[in-house]
Amino acid sequence: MCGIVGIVGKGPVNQALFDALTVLQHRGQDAAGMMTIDDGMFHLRKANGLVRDVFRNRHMYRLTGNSGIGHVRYPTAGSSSSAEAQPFYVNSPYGIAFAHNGNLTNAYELEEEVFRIARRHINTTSDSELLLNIFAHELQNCSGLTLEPEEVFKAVANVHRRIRGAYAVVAAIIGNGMVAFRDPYGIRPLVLGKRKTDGGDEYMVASESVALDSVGFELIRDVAPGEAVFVTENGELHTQQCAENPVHAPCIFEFVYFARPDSFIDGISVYASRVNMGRKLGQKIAREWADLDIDVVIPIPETSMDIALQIAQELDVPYRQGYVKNRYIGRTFIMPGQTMRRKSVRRKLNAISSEFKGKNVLLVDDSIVRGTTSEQIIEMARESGAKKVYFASAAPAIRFPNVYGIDMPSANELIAHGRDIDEICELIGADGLIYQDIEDLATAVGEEHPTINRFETSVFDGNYVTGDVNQAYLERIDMARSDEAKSNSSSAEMSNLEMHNMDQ
Ligand SMILES: O=P(O)(O)OC[C@H]1O[C@H](OP(=O)(O)OP(=O)(O)O)[C@H](O)[C@@H]1O
Ligand SMILES: NC(=O)CC[C@H](N)C(=O)O
Ligand SMILES: [Mg+2]
Repeated sequence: MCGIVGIVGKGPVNQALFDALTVLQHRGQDAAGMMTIDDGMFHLRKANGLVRDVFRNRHMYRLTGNSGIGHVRYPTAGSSSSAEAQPFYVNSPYGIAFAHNGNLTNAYELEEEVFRIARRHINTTSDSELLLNIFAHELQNCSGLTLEPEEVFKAVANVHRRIRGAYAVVAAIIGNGMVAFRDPYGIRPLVLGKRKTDGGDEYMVASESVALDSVGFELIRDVAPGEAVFVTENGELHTQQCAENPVHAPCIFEFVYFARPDSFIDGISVYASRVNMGRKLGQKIAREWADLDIDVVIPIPETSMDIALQIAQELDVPYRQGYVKNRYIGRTFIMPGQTMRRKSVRRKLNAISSEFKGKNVLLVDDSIVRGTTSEQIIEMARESGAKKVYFASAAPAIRFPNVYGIDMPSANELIAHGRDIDEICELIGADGLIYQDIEDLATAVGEEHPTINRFETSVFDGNYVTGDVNQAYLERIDMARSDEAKSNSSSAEMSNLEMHNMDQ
């Protein structure tokens, strides 16, 4: 998952982009970047690292201009080299800066096509650089120096025809303005906001509404699946549906784990959906584990806290904070490599033993992916003197790889792949394990919105909403992106040439 943001303002945008990227940090911790436009020139700063480390004062001074875009990266295609940090840039046509959240599912075919048809060179292994070049190639057909809204929308419509997968995109085009669009299934989120100033209206797009809140923009609405937004340099807003058959099926894992609870995605409060998940799962626990004597419900910070509180209420047992989170350690699931993920769990979470001693505890997490967290956290509960340790997951068992921008490329790395619940329970060392049912998860999220009745749920049921994902493709990404493959290719990444970047 990555975070994207773009602003067409009436005054300098560097601070607002920085602030927005900071609140989107939970979507990507590997790299950050910003590109602003001032007087017909782009200014770029991007590097591996957290937002606060990538942008120093000296960079901020040079990121001048009233419009710009930004990105935080969690690599899910290509490599984690700084050369693949975003935004990307192409000089023709016009000069385009580009940031992308999601993953293309036909990148392998596009690589060849981009060179053969468009005569364009891609200097990285990033699917986002490919997508930028396809967008640029489509814009190449526009006739004038100034883009007309219809021309922009036609280019986006052609991009939709050529690419498949998940994409929420923002692009800044020199001399023209900002373009943002979302794939025809709306898999990845994108919101549109506005701020009134004395000089006129300013527009902003971002992955999550929390980014708008943080810089004083008002949420107008979500960008619809397949829709494109074009804000001209002067701040005129144009929007149009550019997909032939848009189907709204947002990624349900955004609600389970990725998004911040204070965000609204597709009109749904992430917080409310998590409370609903807690209610549904609490009811299931009450039904199926009626004979268990649970003394206390303990969340695994941070994402599961709202869910666990609701489960405690449903079960009418105390909710206690049994683990303290070190606020200086980031999210462990989106860290690269299993060694780093494993080490970070104990650095990140520590037990308050009095909450466990002599008790039957119910630990609650939002999801179990590789089982890294649950296994260690259960061990800690036992070391702290728990009598029995039960475990509840607010998401169903994750048994299939993700191809849309969550780094779960390899089925074999998923603890639930090919295993039944008893086997998983034994592996993580729990006395009992219960998962949310998929229908209940869909209801928990869907009941917050009257018209969305479909979600992208492939990690649970293997149904890939874009319809183009087959076993051969899954094997290919497994070979390319499993933890093992990534560790073998890390030396090759070192030689990746970094281009178009501001000095340190
Ligand atoms: O089974 P695993 O492979 O361990 O993955 C699942 C865990 O990872 C996430 O936590 P994370 O530490 O990333 O972030 P959080 O603080 O937002 O909960 C998620 O909330 C689960 O706790
Ligand atoms: N998680 C994402 O959205 C990543 C975007 C893009 N596929 C990359 O790897 O850079
Ligand atoms: Mg967690």
